[in-house]
Amino acid sequence: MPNIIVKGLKKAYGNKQVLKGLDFTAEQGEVIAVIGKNGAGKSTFLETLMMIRDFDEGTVNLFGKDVGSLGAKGVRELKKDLSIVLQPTNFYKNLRVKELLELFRSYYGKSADVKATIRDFELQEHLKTPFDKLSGGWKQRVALAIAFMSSPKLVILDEPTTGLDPYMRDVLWKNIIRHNKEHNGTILLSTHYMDEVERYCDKVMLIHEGQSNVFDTPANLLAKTGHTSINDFYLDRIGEKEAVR
Ligand SMILES: Nc1ncnc2c1ncn2[C@@H]1O[C@H](COP(=O)(O)OP(=O)(O)OP(=O)(O)O)[C@@H](O)[C@H]1O
Repeated sequence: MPNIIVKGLKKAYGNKQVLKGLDFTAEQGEVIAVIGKNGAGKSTFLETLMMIRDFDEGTVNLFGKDVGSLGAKGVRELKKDLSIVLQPTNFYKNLRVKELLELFRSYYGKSADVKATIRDFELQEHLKTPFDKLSGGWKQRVALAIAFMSSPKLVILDEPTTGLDPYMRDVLWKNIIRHNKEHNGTILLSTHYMDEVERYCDKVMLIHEGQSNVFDTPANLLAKTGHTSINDFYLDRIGEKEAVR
């Protein structure tokens, strides 16, 4: 049974139809990139899966449960298997990193292991640093560490590496991949970095003009479409449709 099954998902803001019937499936163990232009609807889609955004039509099934027919209690239960990382710039800014980890451990319960998280994400050097004194890359690293600390079945990351230098992006990606291998969860993230999609992801979802196109692997996508890079594929897809408008 896939962890996520989405069928015919539609969402409008006022009279602006953003999602026009998306279909999507995610299996356990997969790392999936969601790509698309600014304003294509990536965050809207991810927020729907996070159960923090209502949708108009279609079905969203998470871990075998139909989100649309769950009550508040059911949603609360389902959220226990899910971790999300939004842009962490205003994240409990006066707390030190160690205090933040302890705080989240108290929410997550006994199974969350602060020591293992510090070790896995190599956080030792900044344990005493207040969150708002960290660099952007370190903020993302701490946010990821917190998201993974509860060993979630599904992790949803909205642009986790935006604005980071290539070294820090690589460090974060290695953490994401290693953790997911160990826990066999599903990771879904939006990104504008096509090199990351090619290098680290198992599957690609392109959202364009309210519709989705899902490719099973970046390598198969390139073989099928004949492009030499995901960047070329992306520019071609986005450009082609714009040219016929
Ligand atoms: N709460 C809202 N009310 C009205 N319009 C919204 C709302 N949230 C998003 N939108 C609009 O819906 C469209 C899709 O937005 P969304 O943030 O999902 O796109 P995105 O693909 O994540 O964009 P980006 O790459 O720029 O982050 C945009 O045109 C945006 O302006």
